[in-house]
Parts: sequence; structure tokens; C-alpha cells
Amino acid sequence: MKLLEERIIKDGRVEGTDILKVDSFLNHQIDVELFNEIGKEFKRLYADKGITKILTIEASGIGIACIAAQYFNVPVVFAKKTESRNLDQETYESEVYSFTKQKSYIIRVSKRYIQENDKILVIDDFLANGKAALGLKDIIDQAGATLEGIGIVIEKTFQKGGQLLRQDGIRVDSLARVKAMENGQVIFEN
Ligand SMILES: O=P(O)(O)OC[C@H]1O[C@H](OP(=O)(O)OP(=O)(O)O)[C@H](O)[C@@H]1O
Ligand SMILES: O=c1[nH]c(=O)c2nc[nH]c2[nH]1
Repeated sequence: MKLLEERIIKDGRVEGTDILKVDSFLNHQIDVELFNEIGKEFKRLYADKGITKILTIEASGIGIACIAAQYFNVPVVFAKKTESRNLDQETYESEVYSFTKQKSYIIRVSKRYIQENDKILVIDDFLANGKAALGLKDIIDQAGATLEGIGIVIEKTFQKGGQLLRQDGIRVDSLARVKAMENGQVIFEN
């Protein structure tokens, strides 16, 4: 997606060798107009899939998922990363290692909010090593629902998540695919 690539070049910053900082528009301060274009693009890609629910993971996926959901007219469910008294006892759970936080946590989704007949689109801001996406897939599998595909805003293709998911037969659509970050420059896949 050209608009997104241009924005990454303009406002993205490379931290170290493998972190792309895009917090001025994607995952801290949010550019709602850009999110709107991203939501439209996910709808275009999955228009014929009969999506019944969008699943994401807190925190950074939620905003994008909500804007996209307005185009699909379906609910958003987000996996929670912390236990809470206001979460149902009956949950699907999976363990996820966070690449940015460098720690593992259990993600949870109430059994009420995913049904066997759901056709699910997973949406997230980043795909790096694929741990978050695989945790969400695990939860969808436990519920017996169908994973129609994974919509990602920025995939770093030099990390192994995309390959792992695609070799498992999962459809992954990334709107920007970063193949390298060299000397502070972001290089995209063609
Ligand atoms: O492909 P992966 O290696 O799983 O990396 C991608 C995940 O990492 C980030 O989450 P993070 O743990 O930073 O949490 P946040 O959403 O709260 O920022 C991002 O939002 C994805 O969920
Ligand atoms: O802001 C972010 N930048 C990244 O490079 C990244 N990788 C996973 N999650 C991420 N979040």
C-alpha cells in the first residue's frame, strides 16, 4: 500500500537492527485517516470471505481492528494479556512471547465470543516472529472456528513469522513488507 510505505519512509525510525518505530502514526499516536484507508484495504482484500468477526490482541491491534470492523460490520474481539476479575472464567488461552517486551504472557479470550461457525479475520499492526498471530490461531483452533486470514499493517519479512504462517497454509496479507533496515533506511519488498 503506497500511502503506508510513503508514511513509513517519512515518519518511521529504525531502532537498532530490528525495531521499526512508527509510534507517531500507528501504535502510540494514531492517524485515524490513515487507519481508515487501512481498514478499507482489508475490506477490499476479504470482501468475499463472509467474515463474521475480527480478532486481534491488545494493545496495538485494537484501533486498527475497530476501524476495519466498520467496513465489515462485524464485532471485534481482542485477546487480553492480563487476568482480571471482569473476564469470564471460561476462556481459551495460549502462551505468547512478546518480541518487543521480551517476555511471555498468557493471552485469553472468553469462550462466549468465538463460536464454531465464526469466520475470523485476524488483524494486527506488526508481524515479526509470528508469536502473536500463532497464539491467536491457537485460540481460533481451540474454538473450532475458521481462520480466513491474517491482515497485517507492517510485516518485517527478515523475521520468520510470515514464512512460518504461510508454510502452515495460512493466508497472510501485509500492507507494507519491510525486507531490510540498513543504516537507518527502510527497504521494502517489491
Ligand atoms: O510477530 P510477533 O513477533 O508476535 O510480533 C508482533 C506483535 O508484537 C507487537 O506486540 P507487543 O508485544 O509489542 O504488544 P503491544 O501491542 O502492547 O505493543 C505487535 O503489536 C504484535 O502483536
Ligand atoms: O512498533 C513496533 N516495531 C516493531 O519493529 C515491532 N515488531 C513487533 N512489534 C513491533 N512494534
